[in-house]
Amino acid sequence: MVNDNHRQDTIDVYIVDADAAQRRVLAGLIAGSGADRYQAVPCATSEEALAAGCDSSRAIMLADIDTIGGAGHIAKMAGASSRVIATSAAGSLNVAVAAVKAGAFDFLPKPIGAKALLQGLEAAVSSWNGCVETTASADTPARPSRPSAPSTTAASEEADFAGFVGRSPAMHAVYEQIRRMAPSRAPVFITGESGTGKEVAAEAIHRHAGAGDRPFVALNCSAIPRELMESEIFGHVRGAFTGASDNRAGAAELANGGTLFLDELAEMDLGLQAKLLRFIQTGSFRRVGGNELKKVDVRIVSATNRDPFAEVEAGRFRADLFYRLHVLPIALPPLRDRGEDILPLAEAFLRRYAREEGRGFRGFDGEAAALIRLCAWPGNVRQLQNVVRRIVVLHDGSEATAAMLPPDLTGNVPLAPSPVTAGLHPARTPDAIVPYRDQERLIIELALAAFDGNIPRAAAALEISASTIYRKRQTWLDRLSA
Ligand SMILES: Nc1ncnc2c1ncn2[C@@H]1O[C@H](COP(=O)(O)OP(=O)(O)OP(=O)(O)O)[C@@H](O)[C@H]1O
Repeated sequence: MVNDNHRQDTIDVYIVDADAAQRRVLAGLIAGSGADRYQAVPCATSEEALAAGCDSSRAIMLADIDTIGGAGHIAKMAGASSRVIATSAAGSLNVAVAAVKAGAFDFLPKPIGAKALLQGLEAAVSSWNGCVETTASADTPARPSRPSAPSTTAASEEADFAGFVGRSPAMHAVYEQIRRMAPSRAPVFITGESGTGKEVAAEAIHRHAGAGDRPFVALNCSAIPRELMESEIFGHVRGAFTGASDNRAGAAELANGGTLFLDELAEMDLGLQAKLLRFIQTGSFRRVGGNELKKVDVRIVSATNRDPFAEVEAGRFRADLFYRLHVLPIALPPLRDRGEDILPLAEAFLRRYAREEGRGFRGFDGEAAALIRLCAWPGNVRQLQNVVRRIVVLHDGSEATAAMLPPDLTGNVPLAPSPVTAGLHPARTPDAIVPYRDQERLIIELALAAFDGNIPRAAAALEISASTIYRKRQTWLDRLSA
């Protein structure tokens, strides 16, 4: 084994590349890097590298993806604590993401420069050393920007899974992903529209990792002014800037041993994204204005409600940071795509807030339930939660009724398109006659469309009562679900 004859701190760097010229160049870069702890071990094939001990502990492998047979072979090349830095001449984001997903510690596009190579090797070494507690005291502890625990999730005692209410197949798939991803230390990247439960998911990962008693620190990168963000993440020392009257630990330090949740990450300043990348690669950072290098061990969970690929494309989200974080992706579906969860969520919120506010609500009446189910909920679970809270605060009774729903909501309930609304025209032959109830629905829907969904105004124009429209809608809904 190559390791046997080395000084204890010599690190073997296995260059696995079918191209002899590449092997020579990379070995030359390592030899000329000035960092004499690295020892190049050129190998033309995976088999040669494995026979030489590339999977032994504290070994680093620079593995050309084509030479090893594709990203799918990375895991088999890596030992429990060796590090694989994947390389490829196809330096596209997709290749990089696939490599990191498959277990690569890092990805370097070819041609590889001396600086990038050395940084990659140093990051790999730091990752071995990075799992130590910070030695400095937290001094004045920073307050996480959002409370870490207990969860603010609705009716957690009624939850179907770790704070989530919802039994739709889409959410079951999410629960399964969380269960599988939680035990790993790899970064999780959560996408989903605003209010879909990304923070609930981040907390669920934390809890399922068995880290419930360790810190969960959430940082909303869009809510903190740009100039304060670095200090929020890394902390600061006294006098670092005007107003820094104390030493203060940042979120990274507070999360040591637990989970750091970076919400709305794509909105972070590009300069700070570079610092964050370094922190994620090495586990180490300096407080703003400080010299001391601190090391922490945190699980990173990030989230964005934007399309991260589009953000990368537009240059607002650093590609290298993205593929470092986008290792275990979870996509939370919008509420409109999991219709069967809407009412159970609304009912859970109703019971919870009724308890909190001392009201007698036990459920929704038929009309209210139908309207709630039909709404598109563009603000997702958060919007639903707010609507129910408003009902409970402003009203009382045993059943919440349609009249208690905010007018802007009832006015904008988009009905599922009726099969008869398209292409309906006056019947002139017996075959073309459309059932009366369908014609009635068309008349009401057209009136609603004319008044932008305002039910009282549509009802007034049709000279019927608003409750007739509500009742009709319930009938259509019942027919849809029959
Ligand atoms: N499935 C769910 N069950 C119960 N409560 C939920 C569920 N999804 C979200 N919530 C609640 O809805 C609110 C919004 O959720 P959360 O903050 O996790 O959304 P988000 O996707 O992170 O939103 P944003 O992108 O705006 O930060 C929270 O109060 C959360 O507890």
